[in-house]
Amino acid sequence: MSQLADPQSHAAHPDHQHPGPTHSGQQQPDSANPEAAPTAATVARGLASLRASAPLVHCITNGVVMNFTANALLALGAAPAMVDIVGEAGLFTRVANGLLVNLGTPAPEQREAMRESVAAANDAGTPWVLDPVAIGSLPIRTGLAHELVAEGPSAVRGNPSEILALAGTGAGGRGVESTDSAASALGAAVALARRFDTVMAVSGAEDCITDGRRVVWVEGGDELLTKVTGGGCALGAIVAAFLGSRGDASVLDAVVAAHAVYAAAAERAAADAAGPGSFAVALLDALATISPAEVASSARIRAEYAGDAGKDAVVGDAADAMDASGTASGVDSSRAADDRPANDPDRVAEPAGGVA
Ligand SMILES: Nc1ncnc2c1ncn2[C@@H]1O[C@H](COP(=O)(O)OP(=O)(O)OP(=O)(O)O)[C@@H](O)[C@H]1O
Ligand SMILES: Cc1ncsc1CCO
Repeated sequence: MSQLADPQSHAAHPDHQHPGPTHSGQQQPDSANPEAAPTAATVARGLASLRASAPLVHCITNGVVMNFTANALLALGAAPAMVDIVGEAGLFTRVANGLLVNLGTPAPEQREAMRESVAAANDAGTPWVLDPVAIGSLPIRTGLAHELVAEGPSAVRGNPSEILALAGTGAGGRGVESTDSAASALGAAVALARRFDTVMAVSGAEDCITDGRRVVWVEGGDELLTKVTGGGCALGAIVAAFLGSRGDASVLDAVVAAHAVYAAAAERAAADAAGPGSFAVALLDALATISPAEVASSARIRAEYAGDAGKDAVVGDAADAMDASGTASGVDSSRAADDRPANDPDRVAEPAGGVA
C-alpha cells in the first residue's frame, strides 16, 4: 500500500500506550490510520481538542524552568501541576492526563519520584514525555535517561546533542545547549524511535519528529527561544499536554501539533519583541491567543518516509534489536512511495528521498 489515507477519516481506536519497551524492535501502529501524515489540519484539530479538554499535565521538571513551564501550559489552555515528591508523584500521575519527566536538575528524591511516576504512567496508561536535558558527559542523568527511555515513553523531546547522546553516538552538548543540528541527529532519532517504539522530537532551527517510519519537519519558531531559559523545557510540557488531549489522533500527530503550535506562537511573539524579556512575555500571550484557524494557515510542515535514515545509527545496547542492515526488525522501511499527486498536502515524499 502506498497511498496515504485521509487523516480526516480517523476511526475510533484504542489509545496508543506503551506498556513497556519493545525489545524486539517491533512497532505497533499508533493510530487507526497509521498511513496518514500530520498536516496543518491535524495541528489545528489538536489545538482545538486541547482547548476543549484543558488537560491536567503533571510535570516533574527542573527548578530553573518550573515557573515558565507552568505559565506556558496555563497560557495555552492546559492545567499544570509540579508534583515531584516520593509518595505523591505516582498517585498524581494516575489522575493526570499527561506526564513530563525532565532531567534538568535531577536531585536524588526527584529521581525516585520520576521512577514512581513512570511506573504509574505505564500502569495507568498516562502518556508521558522524556526530556533528557544535558545528557552526554554528565553521568547520573545520562544513566537515568537510558534507564527511563527503556521504560517506553510515548515521546522523547530533546535538542540534537541530547538525542545523539541518548543513541550513544554523541558526547552531549555544551551544558544544556546543543552543539549539533537537528539534521545531524536524524539517524539517531529514527533508530531510537524504532528501538523503543516511541516518537522522537528533535528541536532546532527546524524541528524533526519521527516515529521511526515517517519523518516530519516543522519550520518556524525563532532564535529568541534559545535566549530564554526553558524554551525547550516548556515545549516538552506542551507535548505532554497535546498527548493528554489527543482523543483518537496518533502520538505522531499530537507531537507534531505541539511543535507546530509552539513554533507559530514563537514567530508571532518574536515579531513584537524587543529582546528576550519582552519575547518571553509575548510568547505567553501568543500561546493564549493563537487560534486553530491561525495555525491551520501558518503551520509549515513536511513529511517524508524515514527509509534507511536510522541504519548507521548505533543505539546503545540496541544492536540485538537490529538486523544486519541496521533496520529494526519488523519495521518495513522499504515501502513504496506515496502515489498521490505531488501537490497533495497529505502526500509523503519518496522513501529516504530527502533524508540523506
Ligand atoms: N535557530 C532557531 N530558530 C528558530 N527556532 C529555534 C531555533 N533554535 C531553537 N529553536 C526552537 O527553540 C525551542 C527550543 O529548542 P532548543 O533546541 O533550544 O531546546 P533545548 O536546548 O532543549 O532548550 P532548553 O533551553 O529548554 O534546554 C524549539 O521550539 C525550537 O524549535
Ligand atoms: C539552565 C539549566 N540548567 C539545568 S536545567 C536548565 C534549564 C534549561 O534547560
